[in-house]
Amino acid sequence: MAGVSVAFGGLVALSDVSLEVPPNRVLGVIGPNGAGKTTLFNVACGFVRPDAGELWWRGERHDRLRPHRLAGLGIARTLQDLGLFEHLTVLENVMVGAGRHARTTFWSSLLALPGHTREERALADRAGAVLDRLGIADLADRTPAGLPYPVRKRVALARALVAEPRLLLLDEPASGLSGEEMAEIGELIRGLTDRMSVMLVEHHMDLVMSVCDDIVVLDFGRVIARGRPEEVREDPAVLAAYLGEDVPAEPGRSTC
Ligand SMILES: Nc1ncnc2c1ncn2[C@@H]1O[C@H](COP(=O)(O)OP(=O)(O)OP(=O)(O)O)[C@@H](O)[C@H]1O
Repeated sequence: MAGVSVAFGGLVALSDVSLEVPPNRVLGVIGPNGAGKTTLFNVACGFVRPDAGELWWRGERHDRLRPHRLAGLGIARTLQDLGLFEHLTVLENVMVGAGRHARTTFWSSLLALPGHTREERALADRAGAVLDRLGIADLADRTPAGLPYPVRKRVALARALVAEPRLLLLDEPASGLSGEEMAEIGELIRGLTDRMSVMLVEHHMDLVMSVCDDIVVLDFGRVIARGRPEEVREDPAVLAAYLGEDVPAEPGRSTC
């Protein structure tokens, strides 16, 4: 994105923000409370339309990103509100994420329409493989209701990954996780970079510093620093922005 600005009424949430997620890299977006992180994530997902600036994806300009078109563009996301279907199994939840064509297959199978079986099986295999990669294959036949929050987060991640995106957008992947779970999710994210780019918006410095190749720091809607984790960590503007902030390095559990 280039020169993106967003205002809510008189309040400027993003001002002239430019950033790029290079192929096969992890970009972290951090900043104190109210810095504009969620707004930026929502712009990238098409939930918020910028008042100014340009959105580019794979050499093409997109004046209007729409959430339901993301999958078709090769972009997947997870949200803090995980949005799982409680009455479908974990496997079915993941299958739902497989993009427009596959979704047709999935729904046609639910409606028992003819001609779906082979595609359906292939999709179930793909979904199963992603669950396996995320270490939750044994839960494929469970419904998400009653599963612990960190596991539910993995199901949501699996649903994003089954579409085999080129860009994965993660909203606060560490929220609600213990230190150990956070380290595991960090490793999982790093392991994705052979196939895709990742942009994550995150509060927890530990995860951002250990997982990201590049970091963009927002404060009051502006980019105040960018660079490698070790550069950003020492940046005086970043230290000043976080002064007085409760930087959650050792998170406790919280709700979604
Ligand atoms: N829909 C909205 N309507 C009005 N103001 C909004 C809206 N969304 C965000 N804001 C304001 O825009 C600014 C940036 O908010 P945003 O949620 O993007 O920041 P953030 O960095 O994600 O904050 P946090 O870390 O607290 O979630 C804040 O001042 C916020 O109050």
